[in-house]
Amino acid sequence: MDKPVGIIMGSQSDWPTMKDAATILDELGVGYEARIVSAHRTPDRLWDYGKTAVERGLRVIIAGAGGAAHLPGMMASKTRVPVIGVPVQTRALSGVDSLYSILQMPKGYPVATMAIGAAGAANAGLMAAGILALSDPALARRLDAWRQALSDSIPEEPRDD
Ligand SMILES: Nc1c(C(=O)O)ncn1[C@@H]1O[C@H](COP(=O)(O)O)[C@@H](O)[C@H]1O
Repeated sequence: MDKPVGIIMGSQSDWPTMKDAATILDELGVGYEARIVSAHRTPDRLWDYGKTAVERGLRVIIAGAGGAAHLPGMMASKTRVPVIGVPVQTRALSGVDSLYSILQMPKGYPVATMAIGAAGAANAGLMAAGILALSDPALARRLDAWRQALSDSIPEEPRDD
């Protein structure tokens, strides 16, 4: 299977959050690779990853990080492959630190920033699938079916638990 999506994260500790992006891509039959890449701790790895992203066939990068979350923005500065940022929740500041670090990019180097935490990671998977579906009719049908199934699962009336 092709791997058009790169899921990168600043630390192993981000994986419990970022695997929700991977789960969505699995459900939709989208190939991906998952890697630990840190702007702070492994800057050479980040550099190589960004430099080779286009030639390796990556079409979307999902980048998750917490705290001083520079990874998504630095990756966006290194490659024109669209970067979707996921702010990982932190203990000290609840992920608002991650959110602001990812969101406030200077003009010229955008990062499409999702919500904090696992829901943001899942939405990053859906966003990546939506981008790829623009040029992949079979994936577009799978994504439409996924969305319909979610909609169908929502009850009309609330129940007493
Ligand atoms: N924000 C970054 C970057 C980066 O942006 O390059 N590299 C690691 N980190 C973050 O540090 C947090 C704590 O990491 P550890 O749990 O390894 O101490 C993680 O959420 C990671 O994303």
